Amino acid sequence: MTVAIIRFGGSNCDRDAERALKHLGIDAEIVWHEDGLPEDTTGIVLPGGFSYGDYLRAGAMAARSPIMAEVREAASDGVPVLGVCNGAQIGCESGLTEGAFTTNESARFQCEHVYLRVERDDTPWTAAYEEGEVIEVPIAHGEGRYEIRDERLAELEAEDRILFRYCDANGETGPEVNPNGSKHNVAGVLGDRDTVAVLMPHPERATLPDVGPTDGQGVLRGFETSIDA
Ligand SMILES: NC(=O)CC[C@H](N)C(=O)O
Repeated sequence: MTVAIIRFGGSNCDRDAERALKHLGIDAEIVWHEDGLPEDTTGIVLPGGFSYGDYLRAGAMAARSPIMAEVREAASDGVPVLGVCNGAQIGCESGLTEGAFTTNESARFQCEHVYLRVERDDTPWTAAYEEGEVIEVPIAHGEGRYEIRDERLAELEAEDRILFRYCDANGETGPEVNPNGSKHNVAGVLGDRDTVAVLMPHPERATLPDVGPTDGQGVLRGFETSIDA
């Protein structure tokens, strides 16, 4: 079982993801996007960074790399796919997930720790938590404000496809605990299947005990789920 971490020009969290996954005993390898998906791929990470300098829109160019057609096909076969930060932007730009991550309300790059409320505990990415649990993970982005048409957001909410929301330490959400102005405090969403998820915060940076909180480990443990799930 090998998780492919796809490196685009300008990815910069690929090695963080590799180290975090290996720390959890999950086999992972960095794959240059032009090389295509390896045969034995059992999971895919779209890592954070600034692919193609965030020109045009963050994630827009990486989403058009030919490997993304392979990623979409693997995702529809049930291979778990996790997009983190720039990877979340690439996920939305490539149609793996709905909505868009756009310029923070502050119009600034924000690098801080945030609290997230786990909205579901029955997905591979959140099975390690309880529904309503609050976890602490870092954010580091300039374009993390989740945006989507109100009607479509209502549908996604009705379909239970919101995975994480920004909240305070007690799990309360609202505008005062919304670091980037995301609609309804959305920090992470699911794709068509629960095996596809994107989120702006960085679980891979909250995994190694030597560098701070380890609340992100549970998200990465989603790759331990069988692809038949
Ligand atoms: N850490 C990241 O992946 C950065 C994401 C993105 N390039 C942004 O600033 O919004």
